[in-house]
Amino acid sequence: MATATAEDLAVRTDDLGKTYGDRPAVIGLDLAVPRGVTFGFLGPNGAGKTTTLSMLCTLLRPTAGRAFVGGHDVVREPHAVRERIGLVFQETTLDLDLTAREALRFHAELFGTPWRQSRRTVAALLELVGLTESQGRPVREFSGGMRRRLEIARGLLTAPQVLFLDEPTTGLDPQTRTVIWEHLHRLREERGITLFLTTHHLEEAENCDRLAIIDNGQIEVEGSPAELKAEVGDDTVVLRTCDDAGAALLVRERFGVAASSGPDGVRLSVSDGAAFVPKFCAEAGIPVLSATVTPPSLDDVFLHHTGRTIRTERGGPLTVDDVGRRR
Ligand SMILES: Nc1ncnc2c1ncn2[C@@H]1O[C@H](COP(=O)(O)OP(=O)(O)OP(=O)(O)O)[C@@H](O)[C@H]1O
Repeated sequence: MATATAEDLAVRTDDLGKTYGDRPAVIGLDLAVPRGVTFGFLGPNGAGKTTTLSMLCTLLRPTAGRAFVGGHDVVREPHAVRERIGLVFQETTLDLDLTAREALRFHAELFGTPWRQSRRTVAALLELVGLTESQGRPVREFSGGMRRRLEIARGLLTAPQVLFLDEPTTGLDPQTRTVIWEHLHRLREERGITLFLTTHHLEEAENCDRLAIIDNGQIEVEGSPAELKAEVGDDTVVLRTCDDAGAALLVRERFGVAASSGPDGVRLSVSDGAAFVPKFCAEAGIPVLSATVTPPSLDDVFLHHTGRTIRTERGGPLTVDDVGRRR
């Protein structure tokens, strides 16, 4: 059970659960998300991220526990919750025939915003997401990144306290992801709102102040990206030498560190890989052809807590390019 009161927090859940038929999708979720942070819900496909987000946005009724957004109960006070949130869906829901400005004006009207005010709001939001220049063009002509920025602007029309984003940069190329994140960071700084996003991209997760790793409907661990990586601990060192089997033996006997020799070389884990490598080179007497030191990544954190590596939609493990290896 979270200790802060629901009113102090942007999002709080107490033992929240959702079962589809007899199949549990989210189990015993306890979350306490402070106001004004970027909170990431990181997990593989089918982990329960969208189900959680849908419950928090009042689109899906929980089958167990309670959830509060901005201090309001999502089941008992759905209108109060809806007044305080914005939502950016995973799939695009834009009318492609409208211009960017028309799309926002149309939605502002749906929300009942007076015409004069809506003109000002829409202009400010287009500016915020860098679409002022393109506001008169039909959405059909927009790139994936521009469409996503427009959807983010649309999610902000009601001046929400919490903006929920379901996989905000999935399907976008790495450069476009970076641009979207520049806008999200700016949005956070300028408006101080809480961003609550789901993702299975490690690169995206690195942008969050706090992360909860979810797998099979349950939270495995929660903390800042730096805390989570520090907890996992050691650097991985891979050495290629002229005699890998002999080098592995030396690492074990002289340095007291477990090491295995495989097709990619000698692999070992130490707390400070950058200090270990020169020491090994000086003492080994075996020529070292190459050495790679890799600090723990969020994928290592995921592996550590779930025993599996997080996977992309393509079904394979994330590559270094996917991960971006940002630390
Ligand atoms: N309407 C539904 N009816 C039955 N089962 C569902 C329904 N929606 C989701 N599920 C199941 O619940 C589990 C969690 O799904 P959910 O969509 O929340 O995962 P996710 O983490 O958002 O995955 P993704 O990254 O693919 O969107 C999955 O096993 C999924 O098959």
